[in-house]
Parts: sequence; C-alpha cells; structure tokens
Amino acid sequence: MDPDGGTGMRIAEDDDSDPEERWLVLNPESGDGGHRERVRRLAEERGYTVRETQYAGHAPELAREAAAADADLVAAAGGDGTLNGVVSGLDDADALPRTVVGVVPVGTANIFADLVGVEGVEHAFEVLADGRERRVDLGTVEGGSPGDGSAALADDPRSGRDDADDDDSRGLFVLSSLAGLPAEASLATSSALKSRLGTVAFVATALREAIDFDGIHLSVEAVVDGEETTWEGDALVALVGNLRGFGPPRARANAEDGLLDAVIVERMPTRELLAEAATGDLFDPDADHARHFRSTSLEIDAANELAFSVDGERLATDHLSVGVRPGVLRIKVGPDYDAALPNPDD
Ligand SMILES: Nc1ncnc2c1ncn2[C@@H]1O[C@H](COP(=O)(O)OP(=O)(O)OP(=O)(O)O)[C@@H](O)[C@H]1O
Repeated sequence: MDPDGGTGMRIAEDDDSDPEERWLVLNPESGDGGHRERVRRLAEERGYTVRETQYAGHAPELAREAAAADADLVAAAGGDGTLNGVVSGLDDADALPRTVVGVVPVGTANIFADLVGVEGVEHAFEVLADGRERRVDLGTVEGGSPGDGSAALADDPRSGRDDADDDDSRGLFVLSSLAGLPAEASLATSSALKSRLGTVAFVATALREAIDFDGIHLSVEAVVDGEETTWEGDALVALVGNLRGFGPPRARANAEDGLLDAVIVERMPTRELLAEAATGDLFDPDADHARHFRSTSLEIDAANELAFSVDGERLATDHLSVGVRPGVLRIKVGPDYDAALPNPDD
C-alpha cells in the first residue's frame, strides 16, 4: 500500500513536525537589565516559549524544563553565565545531542556571542532562524576531591536536582576557566567596569593596577600530544580556554579542535609586567613569561584554595581537573564566525 494511502498523510506529518519547539531562557538581570520587554516581544513574535530566570542559578532548571518539553532549540538571553547555565541544564537532561543552542547577547561582556559572530539582539534572532549550526567542544571542570563539598559553583543551587550534592563541584564551560589575578579581579569587579573596558583591556588594566599581586603557586599537569607535561611555579594567571580571545590570533582557543588552550602567565618583576601588559604581549605564547599548552586534560593544584572563574562564575577549590568533550555542543553561529575562529597555525 502506498504509505501515504493517497491521503496526503505524509504531508500532514511533516507539517506536524515542522514547527520547531523553540525556547528562550531570559535572564532579566543580565547586563543593565533594560532588555527584558524587548527580548520577550521579539521572542514571542517568533513563537518562542519564554521563561525568565527568577533567581541566580535558575537557568539550568529552566533548560531542563525545555528539554522535558522536547525543545529543539534553546536560546539563552543573557551573558556568558546564562549561556553556561542553559548548556549545563541541557546536559543534565542528556539533551545536548538533540538540542540546538543559541545566544541572545544582553549580558555585560557577551564574549561567547562575539566569538560566534552574533552581533546584537535582532541579529541574534536572525541567526537563530537562519544561521549555520556548528558543533563545538565543551570544557569540563571538577574541583576538589569529588564529593568532599570543598568547592561549589557559587549562585548555583541546582534546584530540583537529585544529585546536587555529588555534582556541586563539577561544571562545564563554554569559554574558559581561569584563576589568578584576572579571576580575583573579575569576580570582584562591577559589571559596569567590565563593560566599559572590555575583557582584554580589563585584564591588562587589572594586571597593571595590581602590581602588588603576590601570584598563585600552582602545579599543572597537562597531556599534550599524549605526553604528560608539567609546570610548577608562581603564576599571575592560569587560563584554560575553549573559545576565548586572549592573546594573538594563533593563541586563541579553537572550540572545534577537541583541545583546550592553557596559558600560564608566570609571576614576573613589576617592570616586565608593566611592559608586557602595555604592549599586549602578556598572553602571547612566545612571550618570556608565558607558557602555552594545547591539551586534552589538565590537573591544576594550588597551594591554597583559589577562586577560579568558570565562564565568569565562581568555583573555589585547591584542585581543578579540566577536560574537554569534543563537539558536543550544537550552536547557531553568525556569518562572521569563521573570521572569528582562530587559525591555530597562523
Ligand atoms: N533573576 C535573577 N536574579 C539575580 N541573579 C540572576 C537572576 N538570573 C540569573 N542570575 C545570575 O546572573 C548571573 C549571570 O549573569 P550573566 O553572565 O548572564 O550576565 P552578565 O554577568 O551581565 O554578563 P557577562 O557574563 O556577559 O559579563 C549568574 O550568576 C546567574 O546566576
């Protein structure tokens, strides 16, 4: 028998499956908070189910709701923290393979959106409708000894999770995890300052201002090309990037290579610090005081508990295991994504 039975059933089925289930998780507090009505209106006009975060740490729960509703597309309207929350919630629900993620940049710095070629709110909705899908890596972090409760991603009560205790010290990152001076400064500094200076300028400025920073004593083990590499010493910064624009283009992490880019800026005499910060060489892998590893996993041990910034959220621990899950995040990107992607061989 003709599978359509001559009734046009096939067409009807296609029609049923055609409308994508689109969700938008909207953080009304991101950035200057003035975007709420506009973003909601743009989303509702386009058929999105809109859910607003009511408190810090709510985004993962809303993303799990979206997954339970079989959403095909979940957009995060906020900054990098909101995107991280959405991705984490979808991962909790094992929904990453069947869900495309997007970002509507209304946060303070919107680093991820910039790096995937999303230029603003209206543009974000165009990209969500017509943009290409790419599969990018996700970074993973685990702090402290598993289950010892010594570390927690702040502001993330992971409400509604049965396994909250076990997972408190674990997390994902789409951008980077960093410790040291910029993390301390970034976690402590107002959004307004960050927004005024932009990330790289902010880091350089923080470094210039904080010449008294004592550094952090770290030992790092990284697996590079299957071989273990170690580094121990006093660092100003330890940065593990998945997709991040620190340093010159060749040092920028490529989120599609299955590798993490770690840069350690060693503690250095003040005069040299000022000179390198002024010329923007601080994160150049060829600079005297920088060490660069392209690696699949890292173990970072600190002498004392440190504040790591994981996509801008705080994780306090004295031991961080960092890993990568290649190509697990399906993301909508803008036309300039390829230009923003580094060529690691440049
Ligand atoms: N309704 C809410 N009230 C208070 N805090 C919230 C609320 N919803 C989310 N948050 C918190 O807001 C923070 C995330 O902010 P997000 O990173 O999205 O924006 P931002 O900090 O303005 O921007 P960026 O990360 O780009 O600098 C998270 O710590 C999250 O838990």
